[in-house]
This record gives sequence, C-alpha cells and structure tokens, in this order.
Amino acid sequence: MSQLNTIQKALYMPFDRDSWSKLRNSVPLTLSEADLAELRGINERVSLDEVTDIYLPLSRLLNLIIKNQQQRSVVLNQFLGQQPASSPYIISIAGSVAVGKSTTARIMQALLSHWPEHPKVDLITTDGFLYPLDELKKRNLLDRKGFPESYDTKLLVDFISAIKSGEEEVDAPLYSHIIYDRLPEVLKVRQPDIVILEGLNVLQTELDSPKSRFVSDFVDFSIYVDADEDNLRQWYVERFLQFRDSAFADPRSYFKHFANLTDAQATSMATDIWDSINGPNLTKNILPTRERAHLILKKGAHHSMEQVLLRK
Ligand SMILES: Nc1ncnc2c1ncn2[C@@H]1O[C@H](COP(=O)(O)OP(=O)(O)O)[C@@H](O)[C@H]1O
Ligand SMILES: CC(C)(COP(=O)(O)O)[C@@H](O)C(=O)NCCC(=O)O
Repeated sequence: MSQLNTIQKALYMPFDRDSWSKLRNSVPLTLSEADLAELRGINERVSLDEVTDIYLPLSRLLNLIIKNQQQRSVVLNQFLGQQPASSPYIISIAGSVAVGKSTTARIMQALLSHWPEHPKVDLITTDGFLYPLDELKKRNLLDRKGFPESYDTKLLVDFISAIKSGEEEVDAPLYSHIIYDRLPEVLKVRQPDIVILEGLNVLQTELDSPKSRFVSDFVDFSIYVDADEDNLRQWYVERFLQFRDSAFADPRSYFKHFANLTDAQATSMATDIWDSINGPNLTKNILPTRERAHLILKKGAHHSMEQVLLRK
C-alpha cells in the first residue's frame, strides 16, 4: 500500500483493496458480463473483480450518503412545513488525462442507476466546456488543451449552478475526440436525480475573478482517480495507439494524418504530447487538487485499484 503523505494522514482513512472490498456487505452484483462489455470503453480490460471489489462498496457508500441527504430533506420538510425544492445530487470525478475517469464514471453511472429506487443518473464530461477549436487557436491555446485557461469555466460553473438549481432543462455542450472540437449538438439534461460530472478540472479553483464560484461549490461528493505518472504515460500511449487504429482512421478525424504512423512513430509522438502537455498539466494543475476530494482511488499497474482513501 502506498505511504500516505502528511495531508492524507490528517484527512483520510486508508483501505487496501481487501479491506475495502469487504465493505460491500453483500450488495448484489447488479451487472452481468454483458452489461460490463458496454462499459469497457476503448479497450476491454475492466474486470468483473474490479467492479465487485471496488465499485460495489463505493456504490453502497454513495447509496447510504444519498439516503441520508434525503432524510435531511424530510427534516427540512418538518421544519418548513413544506417540501424543500428538489435538486440533484452531484458527484464529481477528477484525475489526470488517461487515468480512467470516463471509464470510472460510466461504471458508476451503471451501478447507481441499478439501485432499487432506479434513480435517473446523467453523465456530463467537462471536455464539452473546452473552448471551441477556433477560439483555442485565436487564444493561442492549442498546445494547452486541458489547462485551466483552455476551458470556458464561466460556462461550466453557470451550467452546474443551473443543474443544482433544479432547472427543468439545461443544455450540456458535447466534445468529440474525433473532430477534436465541440459538436454542434448538445445533451439535454432534464432534472436527473444524480449527476456525475467528470473532468480533470472539477476540483480546480483557478478562475478569472476572486468573486467567482467554483465547480466544487455545487458538488456533493468528489472522487479523485490517482495513479503514478509512469503508469499514466503508458496508458496515454496505449490509448493513442488504439486511437491510431480506430478513431484516427475516421475520415472526419482531426488526426487522420496520424493513422499511418508506425508503432515507433506513434509511441514517440504520444510520449512527446504527454511530456509537453498532459504531464506538465498533471503536475501543475491536477495533482495539487487531489486532497480536496472526498475519496481518492489509487490505481497500480494494469489499472488495478490498490488503495482507497476516504475522508474522515
Ligand atoms: N478499469 C480499467 N481497466 C482497464 N483499462 C482501463 C480501465 N479504466 C480505463 N482503462 C483504459 O485506460 C485508458 C484511459 O481511460 P479513459 O477512461 O479514457 O481515461 P480518461 O477519461 O481519464 O482520459 C483507456 O484506454 C481505457 O480503456
Ligand atoms: C481533451 C482533453 C483535455 C480531455 O482530457 P480527458 O477527458 O481525456 O481526460 C485531453 O484529452 C486532451 O486533448 N489533451 C491535450 C493533449 C492531447 O491530445 O492529449
């Protein structure tokens, strides 16, 4: 198990995989292998053991926390003599590029929506809030994608505020890794019970004005998916090689000229992108937000979760 740093010792209770998995307390395994196949994202490596050992206890914990929140609304009802306005429960998932945020988010979405209450769970990714490609070019930010200044943070904060206010319908902008740009269509968010907001920037507080609000002001429970940089670089390179064989081969792909790279060329290009953009962004802007999360999931080699830190 990794050693805790000083701040982690102060704030978190650590669990190794074995002790965390026991906290599942017989939650039924609600996903079949067939369901899992849908969730595996780009490569098919998520194991059923990972879901049982890590994600089912997490689903149980969130179920208890959310039920507790509902109790609070019963208390408020008694106090006010009227039902308080309803608003969705917001879970955020942060972490480096290629750590597996979107895979984690999709597993959580599936598990949470399988609860007996069948909550409506919407998944939003913050890449939709990157400035459109033309705007990034205008601002000379093409080499800074993923850095705080590459996001329209005001749009993101206004969006999450509208969702939390319980507005009937809110539009979420969508990003495409194929065209490397915002899509013309939007996702209509219509009063879900739970929202999972996934992105490397969800715990960040760098905004333009001191009066600004942060995404975290609207988030009820935050998760940081953590891994050592050597693993992250390797997963980034592996995903780049997979993209070369799939997404880059799409004629609409912004990177279609990469489709014919040899393994060695693609590996060297992905390593360069990591070392010049995603690695520095991790060190400067993402990793420093880790200890703001309510829960840290620490992955070891092969995406296997080896430690869970839960806020005391
Ligand atoms: N639990 C997992 N087991 C195996 N592979 C995984 C797992 N989570 C993610 N991956 C793989 O790691 C890479 C990055 O995952 P992804 O979810 O796209 O990351 P992010 O959204 O953080 O950029 C992808 O190739 C994905 O298939
Ligand atoms: C769009 C992103 C900032 C989002 O990160 P992700 O959702 O993959 O974690 C990232 O995938 C990205 O494009 N980074 C810039 C350098 C690169 O092409 O990887």
